[in-house]
Amino acid sequence: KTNLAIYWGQGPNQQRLSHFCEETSLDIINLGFINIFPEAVGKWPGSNFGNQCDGNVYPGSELLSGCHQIWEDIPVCKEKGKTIMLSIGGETAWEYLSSELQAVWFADFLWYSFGPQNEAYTDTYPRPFQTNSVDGFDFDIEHDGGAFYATMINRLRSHFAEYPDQTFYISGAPQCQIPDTQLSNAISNSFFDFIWVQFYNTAGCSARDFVEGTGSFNFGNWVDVIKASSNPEAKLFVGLPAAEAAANVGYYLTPTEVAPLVETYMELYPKQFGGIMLWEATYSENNLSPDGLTYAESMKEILYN
Ligand SMILES: CNC(=N)NC(=O)NC
Repeated sequence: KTNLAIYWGQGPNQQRLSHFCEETSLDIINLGFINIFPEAVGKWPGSNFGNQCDGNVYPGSELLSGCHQIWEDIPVCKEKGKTIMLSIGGETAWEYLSSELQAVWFADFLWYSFGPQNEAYTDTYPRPFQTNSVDGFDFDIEHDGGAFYATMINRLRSHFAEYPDQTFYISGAPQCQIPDTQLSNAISNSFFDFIWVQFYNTAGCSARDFVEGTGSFNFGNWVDVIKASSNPEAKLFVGLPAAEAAANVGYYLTPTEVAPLVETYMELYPKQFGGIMLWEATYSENNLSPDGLTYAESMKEILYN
C-alpha cells in the first residue's frame, strides 16, 4: 500500500480541512504550520493556518487559539481514516533550536498541547485543537536547522511510548540535495516513519531532472540515506508540486510526466517507496486534469495503476 500525503493550511483562499477530508485520494494531511519556535524554555511557539482560525491568540503568544474549523474538522477527517500530522516549520518560519533544553521544552509543549489530552496538564498547556490529538509531527525545516532536531524527535518518541496502544508518526520534508542541511542530522540520529523529499525548487536532484533525463534525480541516493538512518524501514515519498504555481518555474510535472517516474522507482525500490507527497491541497484542488480529476486524484491513479 502506498500513500498520498498532502500539505494543508497555507493555500490561497483555501477551503476548511473537512472539505479535503472528503477527498478519498488523500491519506495523510500535514497541517501547516507551527511557524514560530519558542524563543526560550517556557516560551510558547506560534502558529499560522492561513485564512483559517478566528485571528485570536493566547495572550502573550502568537499561538492561534480560535482554530474552530480545525478542531471541528479533525474528528471528521479521522472518521474518514485520514492521518493528521502537525507540521513544524514551513518556508516563512522563524525557527531556531539553540539548545537541548529548548528542544525538549518544544517537544513537551507540542505533545501536551496537540497530542492526546492529558488531564494532568490541561492547566499548564493550551489545547489549540481542544480535545483532538494529532497523529504525529512533521518537520518541514527549510532553514536554521541542524542541531537539536534529533533531541526534539527523540523526546517526542519517548512520549509516544507512553501510549503503547496508539500509533504516532514522525515525518520530515528535506530538500532533495544530499545531505539536507536542515534534517540530515535528525534523520541519522532519530526515528522517522516517513521522509517526503521535496523533489522541486532545487536544481540538480529534482523530479524535473528525471523528465529531462539528466541522471541527477536522486531518489536512489535517498534510499541509501534511509538505509543508513535510525530507521532503515522509513518510507520514502516523492514530493511534488501540485500545480505549476505551487513551485518555482520548471519544477511542475504533469501527471503524464509523473507516471514513468513512479513506475520506475516503485519497481526499483518496492520496500522503501512510500508514495507521493504534494505541496499542497488548494493548488491540487484547482489543478484539474482534462477528465476533471484533481492533481491528487491523478497521482492516486498513478500509484494504483
Ligand atoms: C513554498 N513552500 C513550500 N513549497 N514548502 C514545502 O513544499 N514544504 C513541504
